This record gives sequence, structure tokens and C-alpha cells, in this order.
Amino acid sequence: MSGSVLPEDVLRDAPSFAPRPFELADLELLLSGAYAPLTGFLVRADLVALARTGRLADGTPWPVPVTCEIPAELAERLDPADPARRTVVLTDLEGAPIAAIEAADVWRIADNRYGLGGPVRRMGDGGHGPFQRLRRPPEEVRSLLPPGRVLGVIADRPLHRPQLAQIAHAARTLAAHLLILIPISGHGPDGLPPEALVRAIFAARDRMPPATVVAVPLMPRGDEMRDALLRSRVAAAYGVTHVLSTVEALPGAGLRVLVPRELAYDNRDGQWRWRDDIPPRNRRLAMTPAEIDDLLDRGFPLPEWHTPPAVAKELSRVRPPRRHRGLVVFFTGLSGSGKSTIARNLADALRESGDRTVTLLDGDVVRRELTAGLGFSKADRDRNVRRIGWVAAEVGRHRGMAVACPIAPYEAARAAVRRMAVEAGAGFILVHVATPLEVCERRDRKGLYARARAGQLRGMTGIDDPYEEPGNAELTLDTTTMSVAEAVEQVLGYLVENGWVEPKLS
Ligand SMILES: Nc1ncnc2c1ncn2[C@@H]1O[C@H](COP(=O)(O)OS(=O)(=O)O)[C@@H](OP(=O)(O)O)[C@H]1O
Ligand SMILES: Nc1ncnc2c1ncn2[C@@H]1O[C@H](COP(=O)(O)OP(=O)(O)O)[C@@H](O)[C@H]1O
Repeated sequence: MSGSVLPEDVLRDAPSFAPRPFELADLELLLSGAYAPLTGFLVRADLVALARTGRLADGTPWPVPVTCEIPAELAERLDPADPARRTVVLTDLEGAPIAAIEAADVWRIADNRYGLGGPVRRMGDGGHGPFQRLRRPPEEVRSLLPPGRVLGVIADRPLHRPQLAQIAHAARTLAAHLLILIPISGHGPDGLPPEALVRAIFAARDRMPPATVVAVPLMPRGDEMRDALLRSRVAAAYGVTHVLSTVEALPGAGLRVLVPRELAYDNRDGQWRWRDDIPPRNRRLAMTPAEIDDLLDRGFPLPEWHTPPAVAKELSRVRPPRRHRGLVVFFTGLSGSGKSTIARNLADALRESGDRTVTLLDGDVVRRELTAGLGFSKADRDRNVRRIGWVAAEVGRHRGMAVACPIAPYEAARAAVRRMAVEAGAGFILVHVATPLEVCERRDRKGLYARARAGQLRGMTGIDDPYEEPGNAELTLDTTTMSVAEAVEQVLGYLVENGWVEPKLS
């Protein structure tokens, strides 16, 4: 990384490329020194050694692959052996340069996917985003820490009283300074957006010993052990000497691990202590994340014995009761199954209540206004459905209700829409209108089935184009013998029963 100063003209002529969000997160950690001793994305020799031995090619222990993928068009322009053709400018998703990578290795992974490995160097002004001031580099943080032990806590969830008591106990026992590392890439395990997690942690600050707080773009990789190892590595780079972790063995991280004891609330004196030291009739166990979410969803305050009021307030702001939250009701089904009819009537009923604004993303209007020019190929249908999902998720982000009713024949596109809604903090209800093809064909409101049967229309869903039945619909309706009013009533009933709308509507 050091020493190789790139000439201006190489940088000017270099191709640029925006890595995916999790690769950008790794890039930031590489640039800040949080991934020391790594100085760039791994090359093949490292990846092979890592898979086989858990070490890089030079023998350094390292827990996870840190890789960057590029498309074939870019790979073909690179030549690691030629100094004029091995630099790529890596940009953020808006196209602003973040770093230059000098390709040391470029290799084919699959059809249009290539790996790019090599050292990275910072360019530009260091990025933007909420709470940027907390994304401090390890070197700066280390220089500010008091001498002696440093207890690291990776706070990927809000801190309630039991966790706060564990932290206070550990810091006191070790006589250590506290360093809180907040992972802020993507949504946390409770679905909290990173800014909300930061606010919730700060809301607990007056219940902690004096602490240094840092935000790190660490993304979980879905393997508890490797994730814990990587977190410990990063914590060590920040100067942590002891880490509070539920994963006991952390070989190679060079840190002491403290496994916190399970605390419970003692109602005799209001203290949190080891659960086995409290008689069963006096003890209340800590709430699980699911129990906490359930209280918030139903609009009940988190109890004070469990959660400091300031933390409870932050959490109820970011996760308001379901009846006040954004919501996407997404109908899927064959043409003629009844989606638009039910959706339209549902939207009317929801508007009557006046609780939230309602946006109806009806098929014809959508294909005229939002997705004009798209046809019915798989790619075009996916684009159509994704755009509908994007708009619906934005409506949900602003706490409105979106009702959409495309055929949406492909599972992957429906899943993408669900993800977008949930990441926007909205609810997502998939309603499968599962009226059988024969019935839809008999209705044939637009004469499309007849034309498809006669061979005059190609690619008609259900005839010669696929419809992937959803396996995860919240609600399934068959309108063969059901009235429109009954169908709408069923959807409303589901929404009321699950707390998404006030009972008065039904
Ligand atoms: N080949 C083919 N297959 C299916 N449907 C067709 C086709 N060509 C036109 N139409 C008419 O377009 C409506 C479906 O559009 P969608 O936007 O809902 O479809 S998709 O979600 O993008 O697959 C659909 O309207 P609905 O009957 O309201 O579902 C059809 O009338
Ligand atoms: N229970 C029901 N729900 C919805 N539509 C029904 C129902 N029973 C009969 N229908 C009729 O079925 C047709 C469905 O058409 P439409 O709503 O345009 O379907 P889609 O949007 O799925 O293509 C309409 O003519 C509607 O009157």
C-alpha cells in the first residue's frame, strides 16, 4: 500500500467501478487500517491458503475472505503485469472516488464474474453518511485511549439493562476503559437501521462507565465463529485488550475473551445479578429480542425494570406500533385472478379510515407512468416488479400504505421487493390470489387467454410463460366462489388481526 504513488495520468485514465455495498464496507476497513495487517483485497494465492489452512499465503492467520468482484468488461481491460493497465478507481454507489486499487491478480470466478485482488489506497475526501464523525480510524482512536486495559464491546443490538449491567461489571472487574464498537453496515440483527442503532446506544450512555464510541462498517458474514474472529481482529486494531463475547474460543485474535454470565432482575432490590443467585420467585429473566419487538409492534412501552426510558423512547421511535408503521400490501397472481379488483376495493376501505395515506400502484397505471416501454420478457417483468417494489418501499419508509397488484410471477423478484420494504422499516404482506387458471381463463376479461390459446399472443403467464407459486404468502385467496366483498374482508381481517390497522375498519 505504501510507497506506490500513482502518477496523475494513470489515475485519470484508469477505469472506475462501484463495488457492492458489502465490498465497500470491507474497502473502508482496509483503508482505515481496521483490517491490519491486510492492505488490500485478497489475491487467489491468499484465498486458496485461507480455505485450506485458515491463514494467508504468507502464514498470517486471518478469519474470512476479503474479496472484490468485477464484471468481465472491466477484467478484460486490466493487466497486472502492465503498470499502465492495472489501476482501477473504486467509487461509492454515487460514483465518487474512494480508492485506487492496483490489480495484483485478476481471475475468472464464473461467467461474467471476475475476482480482483491487490493493494488499495485512499482517494477523495473520506466519504459521507450519517454519523461519519464516529467512523474514526484505529490509529486515531488508539492514540486517545488511556493506558492500560481496554474492554471492547461490539454493540450490534441496543443495550438494555442486563447488557449494561454485564458491561459495567466487566469494566469494573478489569479496571478497564470501555470501547464500544457499533457495526453500522446494513441493518442489524433486529432489523434496526444503523443510525437508529447508534442513537439507541447513545441513549444508554449515561448508564455506562466512561466510554469511547466508534462506528465500524462491519458486515456479518453469516458464520458466527468467523464473524466473532473478524470482530475481534478489528477490535484489536482499535486497541482493545479484552472483549466481551458470547463466542468463547477466539484463536489467533490475540485478545482475552470474557464470556458474560446470564444476569436476571432481582425484584427484592431492583439489581441485576447472576440468575442462579436469585431465588426463582424473585427473578425476572431478560427479554429476548423477539419479546422486545413484540411489545414495540403492539405499541406497549418497554418496561423500566428492563430498559432505560431513553433507550425505550429511541426504539419506539424507530419501531412504532404496527398500526402507525408503513405497510406494503402486495398482491400476486395470474391475470384475471382478481388482484386489481381486490386491491382497488382494499385501497378504498383503507382510505375511508384516514389513518395513513394510501398509494394504489395499479397495473395499468404503473405500466403507463412508471414502467412505460417495458414488455413481458423475464427481464422486463423483473424490472417492472422491482420498480413497483422500490416505490412501494419509499411509500412505506414515509409511513404510508402502498397497495400493489402486478402478476409478479417470479419468486426472486418478489423476495427483492419484500427486502426493500423491510429495509425501509415497513411491513410487507404478500397476498397470493390463487384463483386457478381455468377460472381466470373463463373470465378472460381482456380476451388475452383466447389470443394466447389461438397462438396470437406469446408469453402469456400461465399458458406459455411461468408463474412461480409463492411458498411464503401471508395470505392466500381463491376467488372462484368468493365475492369481491368477502375477499376484501379477508385481507382487512388479516391486517386487523396482526395489528397493521385499527379494528374499526372491519
Ligand atoms: N404476455 C403477457 N402475460 C401476462 N399478462 C400480459 C401479457 N401481455 C399483456 N398482459 C397484460 O398485462 C398485465 C400484467 O402486467 P403486470 O405488470 O402485472 O405483469 S408482470 O408483473 O410484470 O409480470 C395483465 O393484466 P392483469 O390482467 O391485470 O393481470 C395483462 O392484461
Ligand atoms: N372474489 C373476487 N375477487 C376479485 N375479483 C373477482 C371476484 N369474483 C369475481 N371476480 C371478477 O374477476 C375479475 C378479476 O379481474 P381483475 O381484478 O382485473 O384481475 P387481475 O388484476 O388479477 O388481472 C373481475 O371481473 C372481477 O369482477
